[in-house]
Amino acid sequence: MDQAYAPPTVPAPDLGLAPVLDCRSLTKRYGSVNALNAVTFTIPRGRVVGLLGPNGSGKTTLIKLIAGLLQPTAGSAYILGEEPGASPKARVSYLPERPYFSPSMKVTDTLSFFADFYADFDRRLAEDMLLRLSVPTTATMGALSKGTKEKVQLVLVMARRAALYLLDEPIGGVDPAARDFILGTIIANYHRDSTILVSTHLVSDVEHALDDFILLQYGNIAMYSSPQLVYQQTGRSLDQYFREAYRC
Ligand SMILES: Nc1ncnc2c1ncn2[C@@H]1O[C@H](COP(=O)(O)OP(=O)(O)OP(=O)(O)O)[C@@H](O)[C@H]1O
Repeated sequence: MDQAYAPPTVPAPDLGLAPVLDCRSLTKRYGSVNALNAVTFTIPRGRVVGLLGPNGSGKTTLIKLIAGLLQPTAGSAYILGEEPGASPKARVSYLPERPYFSPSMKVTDTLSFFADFYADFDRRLAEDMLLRLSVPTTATMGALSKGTKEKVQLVLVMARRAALYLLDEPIGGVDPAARDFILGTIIANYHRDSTILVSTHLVSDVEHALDDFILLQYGNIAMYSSPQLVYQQTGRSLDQYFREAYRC
C-alpha cells in the first residue's frame, strides 16, 4: 500500500548525474510483519536528508536495505545507478544504530582499522575531528561513555570520502552542545557533493541541518518535503508540526 506517498516537493538540484539513491517499490516483510511497503523515492547528490518517523516505522530496515545488509522481499535500491553490491558498497559509508567495536580496542586502533579497511578513509581528518570533540584517543572503547563512543563511530564513518552516508540514529547519546557541533560542522557543512541520509528521533536538534526529510509511517512514506517548506506552509518548525500532526 503506497497511497500515502507524495513526490518530493523540493526540486532536486539539476546536477546532470544519476541520483545517489533511487529506491523503487522497496519492500521488506519479516514473516507476517510488513516493515516496508513498496517504498519509492529518489535522493539526488548533495542533500542532507532526515529519515524520520515513530518507533517501528521502518527506518532501520530501510537503511539496512540500502546498505545491502538485508535482502528486500521485493523492489530494489540503486546507488549511483547500481544495486548494492561490492562496488557501490565502496561508495557508501554506513553507521549502524549499535556500537560494533570490541571494548578492548583503543580509539587509535579503530582509526588503524578503518585506514586498513577503507581506501577512502582520511585518517588526518578523523584525528582532527576527534581532537575538536575532545575524545581521548588513547582510551579503550570500553572505557568511553555512550555518547563519546557514538562520537568516535560517527567521526570514523564521516571521515570516509563516500558518495552516500547512511547514519542510523547517530547522536542519541551525545550531549546537546556536542550535537550542535556534530550537526553544524560534521554533517551540515560536509562534503557538499555527498549525500547524507540520517535517521533520528531528535527532530528539533537536526531540522536546521536538513535540506529535506522523509517521514515514514507504518512502512510507508507519509511525507517527503523540506523543513523550509513546512515552515512556509504551516508557520511551524518541523518539530512543532510533527508533534501536532503526527505525535512522533
Ligand atoms: N529482525 C526482525 N524480525 C522481525 N520483525 C522485525 C525485525 N526487525 C524489525 N522488525 C519489525 O519491522 C518493523 C520496522 O522496524 P524498524 O526497526 O525498521 O523500525 P524503526 O523505525 O527503525 O524503529 P525505531 O525508531 O524504534 O528504531 C517493526 O514492526 C519491527 O518490529
